[in-house]
Amino acid sequence: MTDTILRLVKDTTGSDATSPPDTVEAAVVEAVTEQLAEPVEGVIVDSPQVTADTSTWIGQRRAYLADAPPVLAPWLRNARDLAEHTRWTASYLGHVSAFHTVRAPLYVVRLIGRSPRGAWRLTVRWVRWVCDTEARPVETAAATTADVEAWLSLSREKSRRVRPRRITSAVVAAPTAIGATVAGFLLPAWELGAATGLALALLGVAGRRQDKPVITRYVSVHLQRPLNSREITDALDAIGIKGTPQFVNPIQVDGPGWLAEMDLPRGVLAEKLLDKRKELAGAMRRPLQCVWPSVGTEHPSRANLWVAKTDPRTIKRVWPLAHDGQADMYGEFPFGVTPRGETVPLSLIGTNVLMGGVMGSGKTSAVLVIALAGALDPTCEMWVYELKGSGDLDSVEPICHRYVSGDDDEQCKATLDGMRALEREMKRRKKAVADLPVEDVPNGRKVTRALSDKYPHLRLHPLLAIFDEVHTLFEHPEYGKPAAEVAGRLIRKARAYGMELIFTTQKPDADSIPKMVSDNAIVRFCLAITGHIPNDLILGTGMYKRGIRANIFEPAEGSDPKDSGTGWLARSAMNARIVRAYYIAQELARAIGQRGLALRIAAGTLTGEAAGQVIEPVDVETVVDHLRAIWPDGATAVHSHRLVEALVAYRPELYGPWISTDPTLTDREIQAASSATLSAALRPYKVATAQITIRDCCGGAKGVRWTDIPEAATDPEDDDE
Ligand SMILES: Nc1ncnc2c1ncn2[C@@H]1O[C@H](COP(=O)(O)OP(=O)(O)OP(=O)(O)O)[C@@H](O)[C@H]1O
Repeated sequence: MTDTILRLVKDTTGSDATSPPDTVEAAVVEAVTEQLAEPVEGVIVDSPQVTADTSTWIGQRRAYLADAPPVLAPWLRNARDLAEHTRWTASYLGHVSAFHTVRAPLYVVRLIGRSPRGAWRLTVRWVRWVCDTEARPVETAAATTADVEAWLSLSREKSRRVRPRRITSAVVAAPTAIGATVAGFLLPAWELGAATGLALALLGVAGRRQDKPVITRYVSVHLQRPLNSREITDALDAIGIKGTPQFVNPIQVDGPGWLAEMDLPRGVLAEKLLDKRKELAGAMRRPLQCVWPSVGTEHPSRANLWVAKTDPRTIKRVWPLAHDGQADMYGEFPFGVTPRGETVPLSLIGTNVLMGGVMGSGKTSAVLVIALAGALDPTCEMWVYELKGSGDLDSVEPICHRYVSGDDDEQCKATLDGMRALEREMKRRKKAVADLPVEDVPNGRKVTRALSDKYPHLRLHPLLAIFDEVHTLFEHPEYGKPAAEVAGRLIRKARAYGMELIFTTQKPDADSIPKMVSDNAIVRFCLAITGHIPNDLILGTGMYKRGIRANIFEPAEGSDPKDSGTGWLARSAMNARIVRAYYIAQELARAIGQRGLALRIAAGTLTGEAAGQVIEPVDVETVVDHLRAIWPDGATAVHSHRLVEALVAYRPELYGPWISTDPTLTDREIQAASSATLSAALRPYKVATAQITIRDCCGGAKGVRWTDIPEAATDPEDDDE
C-alpha cells in the first residue's frame, strides 16, 4: 500500500517520493499511511467506508459519483475563499523565494565544494564514452573463446564508433581550451572569477549527492498527524491500559484539533489518563502541550482526548489589551486561552481569587495579567503587595495607591497594615451602602458600576488588592496570625463592596494558606502542583477526585516554558476549565503600566502613593487597649470619670470630645456624662461598668473593674458578621 501512496504522492507533487524521509512528501506519506491503516476491531471510527452495490453499471457509477470530487474546488466558487487562497499562495511563494534567495550564496559555495567530485564523474564518463568501454566485456568474451571472426567484427565496429567520438572530443576540447586560455588573458578579473565560479558550480551540479541536498529544505516539525483510533489504542497499550477502547463517536475535528470520545476498557478509570498524560503524549509521539485528556461526564470510564493540530507553544498569543483599549474591573477582561485557543474572560466583581502553583508554574505571569487589567481601568484603585521581592509587578507601581515589594519583616508588617486598612475601607463602604435607599440596591446591598457612578462622593470605585506569594506573610511568626484573621474576614465580605482580592501562593498547604481563605475563595486558578492535597486546597475539596487535577501540568524547566501559565480555572467542579494565562513580557508590561498612568492622570484618579501621599499605618488599638495602657498599677477598680480624664490626656484627639465643655453643667454633671460615654463605648466589648465605692477617691460612682477588661479585644463589628 505504501508503494501505491508513494506513486500517488509522486504523481501529485511531481517530486521524488523515494527521497529520504526528511521531506515534506515523506511526512505526507506517513500521515496518509496512518490514516489508511486498517481500523481496529469494533466500531469504525476513522473514516466511513463506502459500502455500495457495485455489481451493476448504475451501482458502479453511483459509487463513482459518491466519491467524485466537485467539478470546481469549493474555494474556486467563492470569491472570498479564492482571494484568500490567492493571497496565501502569493505570500507562500514570496516566502519560499526570499528563503532561497537569501541562501543562494550558500548554495553556490556548496556546489563549488562539490565541483571536484563533478569533474571526476564527468571525466570518467567521458573517457568511458571515448573508449567505448561498454563493449569491452563482449570483446573479452570473443577473445577468450578465440572466435577470430567475431573479434574482428567487433573490433571494426568499435573503430567505427570510437573514431567520430575522438574527433568530436578534439573539436570540443581544443576550442574550449584555447577559449579558456584567451579568456584568462583578456577578461577582467571579476568576469573571469564569475565565469570560473559558474563553471565550477556547473561541475558541482554533476557532483551532487542524494544524501546531502544543496538546497536547504524546511520541514515543519509542528505539523501534527491526524488522530486515529489505532494511534490511541497503541498508545493506551503502551502506557499499560490493556484492551480495546470503545469509541463512542467518530474521531472528529474539534476547533484546532481532534477529539476522541471513548469508553476505556472495563475496570479502567478515565482519571488514569490524567495521571499519565505525559506518558500518553510520549506514546503518541506528540508534544505534551498537544495532548489533553479529560474525564467524561457519563461514567468514570468515559474519557475525552483532545489533541491539538499545532503545538500551542508555537502560536504567539498577544493579550488583546496589550496595545490599546481599556479594562472595566466591574466587567470582564481577557485573562487567557483554552488549549483550543478560545479566549477566556475573567470577571472579578463580587469574587475573590486564590491562585497556587509550584515554582515556575507561572503564577506571577498570571497575576500580572490581572494587575495590568486593573491598571487599564482608570477608576480602579490598586493595592499591590508583591512578597516575593522579585520586582515582577513593578510595572504597575507608578499607579498603585499602595505598592510593597519584598519579603522581609518590614514588608510583612506593611502588608498586615494594608490588610487592616482594607478592612477599614470595607467597613466604610459597607456603611455607605447600608445607608442607600433600597431602590438603588434592588439586588441586595452590593456595589455595582451603576451605583459607583451614581454616587461618586461615596467612593465605591473598584479596588483591586493583590497579595502575591502571600504565604510569606501567613508564615511570619509575629504578623502571620493577625494577618490570617484579617484576611479571613476580608475574603468573606469585601467582595460585596467592589473590593477584589487576589491571593497567590507557591506553598499551597494548611500552614501557608489559612483555612478561612482557602474555604472562601470563589475563583480558583491552580497551576502546576504536586499531589492531591495542594490540588484540593487551591481548587476546593473533592476536585482531585472529580478529575480536576493540576498535577497534569508541568512547570517551566530552564528556557522551556512547558505548561507554565496553564492551570485549572474553576468556580466549581461543573465550572472548571484548563486555561493558559496570557504571557506579557516585562517590557510590554511596563508600557501597559505607563498607559495606565496616563489614563489615571487624564481622569484625575491617581491616589495614595501614586499621588505622592504617605500612607500611615492603620491604628488598630481599641478603647480597651487604651484602658489597659493607662490603668494604674495594682488598682482593682477605677471610677469612670477618672478613666475618661486619663484617656483624654493619653489621646486628646480621640477622647477630648468625651468631656463636655457646656458651661451650664456642674462638675458632677460633667463627670456623670463622661462616665456614661465610657460605659457606652465599652458595651460592644462586653466590658461592664458598675457602681463602685473607692474610699481614697470620691466615694461611690460608676467605675470599671480590672478583672472585667479582656486582654485582647476584637472589633465588635468583626463579631457581628
Ligand atoms: N502564560 C505563559 N506562557 C508562556 N510562558 C510562560 C507563561 N507564564 C510563565 N511562563 C514562563 O515561565 C517562567 C516562570 O513563570 P513565573 O515567574 O510567572 O512563575 P512563578 O510560578 O511565579 O515562579 P516562582 O514561584 O519561581 O516565582 C517565566 O519566566 C516564563 O518564561
